[in-house]
Amino acid sequence: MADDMSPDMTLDDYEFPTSRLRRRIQSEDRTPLVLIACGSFSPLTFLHLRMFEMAADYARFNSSFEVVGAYLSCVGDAYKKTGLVKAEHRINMCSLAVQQSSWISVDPWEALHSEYLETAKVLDHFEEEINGKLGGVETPVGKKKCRICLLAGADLIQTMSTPGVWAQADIDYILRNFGAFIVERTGTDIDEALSTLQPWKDNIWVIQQLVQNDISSTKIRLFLRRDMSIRYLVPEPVVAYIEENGLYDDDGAGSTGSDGKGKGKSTNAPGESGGVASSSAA
Ligand SMILES: Nc1ncnc2c1ncn2[C@@H]1O[C@H](COP(=O)(O)OP(=O)(O)OP(=O)(O)O)[C@@H](O)[C@H]1O
Ligand SMILES: NC(=O)c1ccc[n+]([C@@H]2O[C@H](COP(=O)(O)O)[C@@H](O)[C@H]2O)c1
Repeated sequence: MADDMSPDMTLDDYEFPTSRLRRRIQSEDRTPLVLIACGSFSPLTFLHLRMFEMAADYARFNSSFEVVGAYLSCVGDAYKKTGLVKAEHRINMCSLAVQQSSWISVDPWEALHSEYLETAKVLDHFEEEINGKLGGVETPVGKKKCRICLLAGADLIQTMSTPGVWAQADIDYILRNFGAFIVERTGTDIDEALSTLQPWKDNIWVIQQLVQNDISSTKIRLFLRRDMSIRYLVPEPVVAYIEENGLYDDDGAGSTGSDGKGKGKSTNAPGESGGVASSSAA
């Protein structure tokens, strides 16, 4: 079951999603790890999901961590970025996308805030929920605190070297107390991105993309504006959701401050190429 967000949900109704968080590990030696991917997810793509799988493999083969859970945390509506549709839609798309996953959850807490929340505060929230309130996870030698880590693409980490984007205190706080799993990204020089982050290098793990995937939400939005197919680039239920809700139309339907409805113009299946004749059109 996905951890859906109803349109009327407020912080008062909020409960931390735990159904996919593993509460026990078998190994005494490994440190339980929870991965947190923060971002816009407008819309979520297959690469966003692949990041978790890549990180889990990396952790298993190259570290003493054992992944016990993972969360997508969407930025709220106050994050005024181009192409951002309402948080409610982004959370619903993420929830649909993880329906088939046994270990990736969607946490609406960040997006339920009307004000922008810095990533350090979001990670603090996970620390509090998982280690504070739940007390970590069971192991053969008693309860252990989980390591909470940011999971991000190299472009996000590069913004940490861009003046004015992150407060230096936040960078220090995040990389000292939590750490980051970084997925390489085409177009970002990873060495350059990490050059100013050397003081925290022991808390940064770089994951190579063995199958390079240069997909981005920007490209998906561009394809949609051009009425091109996005099928097999984003999960099928997300394709259908975008179509049904008329998201990413030229007129910005579904974006923050608009309430777009389905455009319903295509005779093809949702998200499918308009260049394919429909069987009923003969
Ligand atoms: N192709 C990719 N390779 C590596 N990391 C990626 C890729 N696509 C997204 N990410 C990472 O996923 C996280 C969430 O990203 P975000 O929602 O901004 O997606 P995006 O595709 O970069 O969006 P946009 O195109 O709107 O900027 C970020 O840490 C980002 O670096
Ligand atoms: N100061 C901060 O905490 C800070 C700065 C820039 C980006 N971020 C986060 O990084 C992510 C970036 O997402 P986008 O790549 O979609 O812009 C978001 O989750 C955003 O909140 C945080």
